[in-house]
Amino acid sequence: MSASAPVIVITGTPGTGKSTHAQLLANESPVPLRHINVGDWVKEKSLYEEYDEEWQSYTVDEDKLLDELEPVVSSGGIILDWHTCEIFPERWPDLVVVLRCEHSQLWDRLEKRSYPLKKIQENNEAEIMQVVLEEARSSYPEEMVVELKSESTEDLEANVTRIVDWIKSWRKERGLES
Ligand SMILES: Nc1ncnc2c1ncn2[C@@H]1O[C@H](COP(=O)(O)OP(=O)(O)O)[C@@H](O)[C@H]1O
Repeated sequence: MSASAPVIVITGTPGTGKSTHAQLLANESPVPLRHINVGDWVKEKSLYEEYDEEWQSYTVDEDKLLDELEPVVSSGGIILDWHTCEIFPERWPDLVVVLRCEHSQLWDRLEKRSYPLKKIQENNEAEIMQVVLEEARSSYPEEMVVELKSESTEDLEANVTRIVDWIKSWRKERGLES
């Protein structure tokens, strides 16, 4: 893709800090980045097949979602914030960040969201089994995927600084920044 700003996927189990990272990154990036909270898009644009009351979650219509995202992503300068990444075509992202959080801390964060107990348990197990990390590793080239700890404000700030540095070198490599 010949855009002047990269496409960055920020993924991880719900509660690991994707939106918090995406917002700070959008504020601190040296080039404008549009933060797309994919879960919110699914709801706002009705890109789902049904709402599952029991799990309190939407069954996403993946074809509709990809059709909606494609023209937006193709111009670059996007942060895709979602709890899964494997449906995004390999050509889309320049960087895939997988956030990780120690499971008891994640449990507390999800409890504060008033998730049903089984949804907390399911997400907690997924984090322990590093499901999202494995998905990312099997969907994208190794050098594109970075795993970052998100357990404190210090982690958040260090992670965002690291991604900002990565954006600067991404631009330098393309002759966009001196
Ligand atoms: N690195 C962090 N350190 C401390 N608290 C965090 C961190 N990342 C996220 N949180 C907190 O965890 C909760 C979930 O974060 P959020 O960004 O909404 O997660 P996600 O988008 O992955 O579901 C929020 O209350 C947020 O303030």
